[in-house]
Amino acid sequence: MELEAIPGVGAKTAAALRELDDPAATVESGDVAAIARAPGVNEARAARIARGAIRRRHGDDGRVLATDRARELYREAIDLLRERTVTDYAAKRLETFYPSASASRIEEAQSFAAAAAARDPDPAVREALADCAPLSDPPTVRVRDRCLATADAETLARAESAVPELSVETVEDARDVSELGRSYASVIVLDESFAGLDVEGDVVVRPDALDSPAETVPERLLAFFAENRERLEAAAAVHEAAAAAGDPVSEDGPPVDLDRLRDALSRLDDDGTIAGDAELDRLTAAVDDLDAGVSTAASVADDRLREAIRERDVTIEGTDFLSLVEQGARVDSLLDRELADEYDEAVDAARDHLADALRLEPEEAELAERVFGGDPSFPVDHDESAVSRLRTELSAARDRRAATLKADLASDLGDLREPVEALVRDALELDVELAIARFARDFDCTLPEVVGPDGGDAGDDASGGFRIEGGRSPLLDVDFADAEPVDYAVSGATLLSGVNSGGKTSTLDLVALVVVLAQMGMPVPAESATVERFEEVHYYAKSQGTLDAGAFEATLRDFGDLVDGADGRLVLVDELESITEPGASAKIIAGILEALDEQDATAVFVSHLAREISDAADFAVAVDGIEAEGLVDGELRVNRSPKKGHLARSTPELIVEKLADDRGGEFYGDLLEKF
Ligand SMILES: Nc1ncnc2c1ncn2[C@@H]1O[C@H](COP(=O)(O)OP(=O)(O)OP(=O)(O)O)[C@@H](O)[C@H]1O
Repeated sequence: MELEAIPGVGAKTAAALRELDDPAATVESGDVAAIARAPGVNEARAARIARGAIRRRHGDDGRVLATDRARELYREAIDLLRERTVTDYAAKRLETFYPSASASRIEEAQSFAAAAAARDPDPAVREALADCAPLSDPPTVRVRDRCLATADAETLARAESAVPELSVETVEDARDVSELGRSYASVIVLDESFAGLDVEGDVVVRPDALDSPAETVPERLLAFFAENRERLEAAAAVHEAAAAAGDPVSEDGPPVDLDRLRDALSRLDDDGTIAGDAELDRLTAAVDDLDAGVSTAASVADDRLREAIRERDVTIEGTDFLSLVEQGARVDSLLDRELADEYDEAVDAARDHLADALRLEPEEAELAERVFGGDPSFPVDHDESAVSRLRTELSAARDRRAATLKADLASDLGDLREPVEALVRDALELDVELAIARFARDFDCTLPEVVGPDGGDAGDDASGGFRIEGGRSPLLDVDFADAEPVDYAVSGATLLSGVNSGGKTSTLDLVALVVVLAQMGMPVPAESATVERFEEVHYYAKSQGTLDAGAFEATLRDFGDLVDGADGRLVLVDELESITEPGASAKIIAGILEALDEQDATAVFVSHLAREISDAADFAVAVDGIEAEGLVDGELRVNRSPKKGHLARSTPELIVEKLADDRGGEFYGDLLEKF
């Protein structure tokens, strides 16, 4: 796939995406976290790219959200969903759901949402999700005791990019390789031509070394798992919590044996080194404590000897005494002769102490013995070159042990590398699903029917539009529990009249929200809903007061473009009359409605001028009304569901009627008749 063919992906982004392992598949997968691993691509951008790929797959180049208010409604819908996520990942991933005009896209999203809505949002799973995050790639580890060697320039370039952890050295012949063998603990020669090479040290010829980086640099895998330990443990906990709640992440169980994963992780330290191996710990401690061990062992011997000397009467022969006095000889020279046994015992004690302190194995202890036992002296001397040999042996044993363990662990982890990607992705996707499930539960949602422009039973005359039953808007300024259900269906161009504060604006919001959610493939807050698959949703909020001439002209031009546009539009307009004086407004709105009616658009115009607009229109404008059932204690009691074919009485009319009833008299009666 041409990455540049994805809407919103330019040459620079495409280049960044090409750094991914399998760019096309990753972008197509919609896995926002995986896309965000491309350099310089953050999760918000990744969500846009994933959305672009979805659009491309469905040949969906339309823009359903055609006005600012429509876009605002989408943001509010997304926010309601996002508020119900636990992880950042899920919040970003939800952004890949957008209102689409493509039947296949809506179907695809609906089948995801249907499965999601059936999930059980268990609190324990939410808790486990708190530590969940996408896997991350650790910075490249530099391994300094191993190198690659080649005589070929091309192989060198390939090696440098495939295995940036190791130095790649150029060699011409066996002598060069042998020299490398002296500078590095191990050397991997990449050229077949060196096969059969016989040089000293840990030198191997492995022409396939670049194909199996896990073997060549086990450190890479170890660093990856060490870096992601907490994320992996969290993902494992999510899978377990979901299974315990009776709603497993996947029917087939986790993609990884979780015990095996935990066992492997327990063998790994946070810095990517091996943990929990007693022998490696012993060797590491022995190397680290060697100098301290030698010096305490020497003190042990000194103490012994001091004690022995203190308890002995030493007879010094005259010649000895003379050489001590005249030739400046040291008293040590007497040790050998006078205190030989005591000295030997002291040396034995030092050797035992050293072997014990460093927990040396018998063959190592043999080397350690040579540290003490040279010419008798007091304080007891040690042999620095023997210490150094012991250090070399112990370090080599430690490194060998670590290398074997690393290779073993890397081979175990190698099998888990792919499946853990799925383990984490599935846990994070569960968060997306649970957010949809919670949204559906919190707002008593149902999956709507989204029908083709002409094939619908939405609306009254079965020619498209929308039908909402028991719709309750989560966007109201009252608690959702207090939202009164609204039934409303429209096809064609309709005026919506109603008392002040009857809920006209709220009805437009509900319609827009239901349509936007439906075309996102999401459940909608209603008992049932059928909506036409609209190409565009134009929602105009109420303007704040009369517009000046320039702004008025601009608004008219907007509507000029609107009535000139494509089929399959939903147009929601709130009190357009406020843009200019009432008389002119009624004529303008009538004209717009006429044009929209001719195009079979679905339109709801909220207006207080319904009668004037009907009078000004050249066709029979449908008028619906939100009726006040009356005034109770000075408060309007409203039936929130618009009544079809009904011009609702206005608030002033209701008040006049009330006064006429309460007070009687000619004045109020005459006033009432004028309505
Ligand atoms: N379905 C509903 N359930 C509960 N309360 C509602 C509902 N619809 C509207 N309301 C309440 O009525 C108030 C007024 O609603 P809204 O602004 O939609 O009325 P309106 O008819 O557009 O008013 P105006 O004529 O002033 O423009 C809302 O703020 C909300 O508190």
